Amino acid sequence: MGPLRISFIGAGNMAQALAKGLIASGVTQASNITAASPVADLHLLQQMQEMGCKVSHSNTAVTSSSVPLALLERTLGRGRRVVRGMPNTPALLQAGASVYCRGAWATDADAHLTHTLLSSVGDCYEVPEKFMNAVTALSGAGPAYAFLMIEALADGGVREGLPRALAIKLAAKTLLGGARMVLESDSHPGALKDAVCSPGGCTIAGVSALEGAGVRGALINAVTQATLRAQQLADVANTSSKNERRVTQDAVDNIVKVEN
Ligand SMILES: NC(=O)C1=CN([C@@H]2O[C@H](COP(=O)(O)OP(=O)(O)OC[C@H]3O[C@@H](n4cnc5c(N)ncnc54)[C@H](OP(=O)(O)O)[C@@H]3O)[C@@H](O)[C@H]2O)C=CC1
Ligand SMILES: O=C(O)[C@@H]1CCC=N1
Repeated sequence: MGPLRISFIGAGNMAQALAKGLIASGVTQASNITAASPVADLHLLQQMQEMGCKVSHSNTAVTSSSVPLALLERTLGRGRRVVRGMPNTPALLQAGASVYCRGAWATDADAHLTHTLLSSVGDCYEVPEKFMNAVTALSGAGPAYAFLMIEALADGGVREGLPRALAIKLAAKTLLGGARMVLESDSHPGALKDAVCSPGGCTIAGVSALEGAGVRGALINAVTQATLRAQQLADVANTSSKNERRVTQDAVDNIVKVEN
C-alpha cells in the first residue's frame, strides 16, 4: 500500500484537528494531505500550509449540515462506497473519540481503512447509523461541554480566591484525571464519586449543590437537545429538494476522500 493521500473539503476546526492528529500519529505525512476551502478562508488554508499540507480553492460550496448515508449514496450514485464518520476535536492530540458507520456498498476494506485512520487519532468504534445523531450530540459536541465545565469550575476557584491560571489548570487536570479513572478502572462513575465523598465532608456538600441545581438533568438534556438538532439537520437535508441540491454538493464536498 502506498502512502495514504487524504483530502479535506473545508479547512476549519475539525479538518485541522484531524489533520494534525493524523500527522502526529504517523499514519500519513503532511505532504499527503490536501485541504480545499473557499477564497474567503485564505487564513485557514495558510494554517494548513504551515502544517505542510497542500491547499486548493477548487471547491466553493458551503455547508453546515450533517448528511445521512442514504443521501450521500443517492447523490453519488448506486454502488458508491461511503463510510460516514463522526470525530471530535481532541483528535488533534490523538485523544479523539470517533465513530463511523458503513454505507450499503462499503466493503470490509473500507471499514478497516476508516478504522485505521480514526483509531490513529484516538478511540474509534463502528456503530449502526441510527446512533449517529446521539454520538454527534455526546462525543462530537462533548468537548464543548467539557470546556464549559472546566471554565465554570475555574470560575468557582477564582471566586474563592485562586489565581485564574492555577484554577484552570486544576479544573482541567481534575476532569482529565477523573476521566482516566473511569476508563482505566472497572468501577462505575457513581462508585468513584462515592469514594470522593467523605461522610459529612466537603465533597458531598458540593455534590449536593450540583444536584440541587439540576446539573445532572441539564447534562442529560444537553445531549437530548443536541441530538434533536442533529436530527433536524438530517431531516432538512433529506426533505428539501432545494436544500438537497445544496447539501448534495456539500455531501460530496465534505467527504474525506482517501486514496490508497
Ligand atoms: N468542530 C467540531 O468539533 C466538530 C465538527 N464536526 C463536523 O465537521 C464539519 C466542519 O465543522 P467545523 O470544523 O466545526 O466548521 P468550521 O466552520 O470551523 O470549518 C468549516 C470550513 O469549511 C469551509 N467549507 C464549508 N463548506 C465547504 C465546501 N463545500 N467546500 C469547501 N469548504 C467548505 C467553511 O468555509 P466558510 O467559513 O467560508 O463557510 C469553513 O471554513 C461539520 O460537518 C461538523 O459537523 C464533527 C465533529 C466535531
Ligand atoms: O456543532 C456541530 O454541529 C458539530 C457537530 C459536532 C460538533 N460540532
